Amino acid sequence: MNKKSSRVCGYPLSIFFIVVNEFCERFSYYGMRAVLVLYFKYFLRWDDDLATSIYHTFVALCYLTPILGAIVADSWLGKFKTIIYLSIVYAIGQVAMAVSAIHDITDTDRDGTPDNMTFHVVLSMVGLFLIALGTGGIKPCVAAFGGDQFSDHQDRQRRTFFSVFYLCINGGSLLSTIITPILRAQDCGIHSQQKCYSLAFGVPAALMLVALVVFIVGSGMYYKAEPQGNIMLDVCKCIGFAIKNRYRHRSNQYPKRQHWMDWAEEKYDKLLIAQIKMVLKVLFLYIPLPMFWTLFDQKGSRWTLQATTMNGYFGSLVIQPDQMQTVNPILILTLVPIMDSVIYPLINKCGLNFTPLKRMTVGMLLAAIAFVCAALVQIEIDKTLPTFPSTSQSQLKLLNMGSETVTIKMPGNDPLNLTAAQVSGQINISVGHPEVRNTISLAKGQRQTLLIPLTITDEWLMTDDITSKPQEGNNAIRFVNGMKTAVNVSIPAANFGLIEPFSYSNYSLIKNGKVTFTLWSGSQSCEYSTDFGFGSSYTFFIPSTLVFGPNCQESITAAEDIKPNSVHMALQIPQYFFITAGEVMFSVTGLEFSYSQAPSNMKAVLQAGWLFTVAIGNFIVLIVAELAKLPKQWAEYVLFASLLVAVCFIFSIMAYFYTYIDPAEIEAQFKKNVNEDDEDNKHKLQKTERFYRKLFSGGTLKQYTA
Ligand SMILES: CC(C)C[C@H](NC(=O)[C@H](C)N)C(=O)N[C@@H](C)C(=O)O
Repeated sequence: MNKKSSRVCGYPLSIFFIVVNEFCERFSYYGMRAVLVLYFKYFLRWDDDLATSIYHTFVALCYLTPILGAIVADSWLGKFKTIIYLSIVYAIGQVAMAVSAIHDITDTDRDGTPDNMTFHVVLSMVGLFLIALGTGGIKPCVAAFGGDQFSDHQDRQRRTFFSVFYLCINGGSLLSTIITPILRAQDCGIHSQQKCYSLAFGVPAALMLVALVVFIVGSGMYYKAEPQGNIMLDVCKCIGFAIKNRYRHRSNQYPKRQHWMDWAEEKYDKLLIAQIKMVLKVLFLYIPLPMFWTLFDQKGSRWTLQATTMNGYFGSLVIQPDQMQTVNPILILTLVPIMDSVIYPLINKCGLNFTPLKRMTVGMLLAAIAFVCAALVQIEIDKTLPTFPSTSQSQLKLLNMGSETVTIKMPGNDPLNLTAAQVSGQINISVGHPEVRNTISLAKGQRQTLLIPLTITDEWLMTDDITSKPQEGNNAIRFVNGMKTAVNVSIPAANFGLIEPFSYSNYSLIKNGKVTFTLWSGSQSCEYSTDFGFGSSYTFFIPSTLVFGPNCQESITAAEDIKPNSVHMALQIPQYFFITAGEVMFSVTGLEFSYSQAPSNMKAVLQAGWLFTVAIGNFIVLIVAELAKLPKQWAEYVLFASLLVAVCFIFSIMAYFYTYIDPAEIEAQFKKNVNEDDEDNKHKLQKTERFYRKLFSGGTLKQYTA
């Protein structure tokens, strides 16, 4: 093996390009993924459930395609070419996503919303498919390709490389989850303004191109191992043969064998069969694992949607809902060293044998606790959400535009919440002294405001009010003009237009922060300033008594139609803490366990199996959410937490019966036995060794997690 690339401090220079490539690729992937669910909800106008479903289908695809990538790399193109070709596919996918988010392409009426949504949906789905193919396909190649750059005696350097590699994954994720939410929160557009999802996808696309270029630049320095044949295919063939052979010999006349895999002995080497048995033992243990990922990956979907209903003010800093995902890589970078250097050694000192499987069990429990925290936060949020009328109810608000007190008498005791029976007819409202009787009709499923005029004998006016929380943390604002003259209201970002006397404006969406409204009547003006949070709705009433002057702060009445989000986003930190502590215990330990228990030539098979559990976990989100259809989000969180606790219980029983092995020792034993055997067996050993040499690549992966 010639691995003589230039060296810096004992490290091959080539790994610099691989590490930078990984950083840019992870930036690209996590940056795009951070804003994805909000793109579905606010750009493509999908509801929460559809957005969550497509998000998890995409993540599942990303973790299914590694099997494809491993097969292509091992049996056809080799790792280097596979990384190049699939990175191109990946970059095209990212560019397609960025283009799909340019609303101007189909916004023919220039109102800021796309007119041909099909175009945007189709292009983004094609983009996501290409990204899943690219990111998943290169996944099993990049780390192993990095490991390949080291010679056999460079164990220490290889270990350092994989630590840096892991830091790059989380460093890329950390930076991108800070940056892309800021980009998507900007307004941009050619003819009309929209949230800048195109830039939020465009920057990850650019980073993927950088990743590709960096990888190509290093081309001359890499050690490129030839494709060695696909071990996964060989394993499948051997298992297939064992099953077929067992079926052929199902009659009682054939003596039973110790293990069903022993039925492959007629055709396959005993060592290979023993190795497959080891792999199957670990794969069996994997069966309950997808449930962990089911909860883990909801950070990017349900939890981000939850954050949109929360208050993101951290002092003077405003945190976007999708930026909360940053907490995960920050905690990873903090917790991994703490766990390794403090917690685990302390547990050891206490004489407790905290085995990998026990750590994974605790990791699962921590994820379940995270979801209980999410449920508690949701309950708090639900308390602050307005109760909108159902389809059989109406809600009414009254606004006295006059300067005198009016006494309102309404039938029934609860004028603002009317049930179907009360709504079906006309509601009579009597106003006393002088008594005026008026009949108004309430619209089902609507919130309305009745504007009682200055002179109550004049015509009464009904307005339709907003019936859902304003989206993307905006505030829905309107003005009611109670003056006898028309008033123009404006702010730099919006113009409410000329509001006629005894009339009202449409709602305008306004961002959080301090806003100063300027009111004009003829040549007179005054200013009204107020602070907005997230997701509120207000009706500002301009009374007939308003005196124009330098300010009209005291005269204008603000009626709160929808409260601003009041539950603070910081309340999500405990759930992020528990899920990330769970990730460290479960994911980091799980990888290490998989590699330590896998035979030397089948580490890649177990890597693919491990990633496959992530894919299944994401499919489970779809299935459970679809089947359960719980009306309350907190109940869905509790359901997921309970499912994980149940699965964790099963896993702990399976783990209890699992006996740890040392694959290297077993393999050595096999070789020793064969050595002591006859010539025929020696021949078999030579075949096995050739097989080993042909497929050797796993040692590098072992170091990855060591
Ligand atoms: C544990 C996750 C499924 C994968 C891992 N993610 C993290 O470390 C986050 C940022 N804390 C990750 O991205 N792994 C790489 C190897 C990958 O999936 O390509």
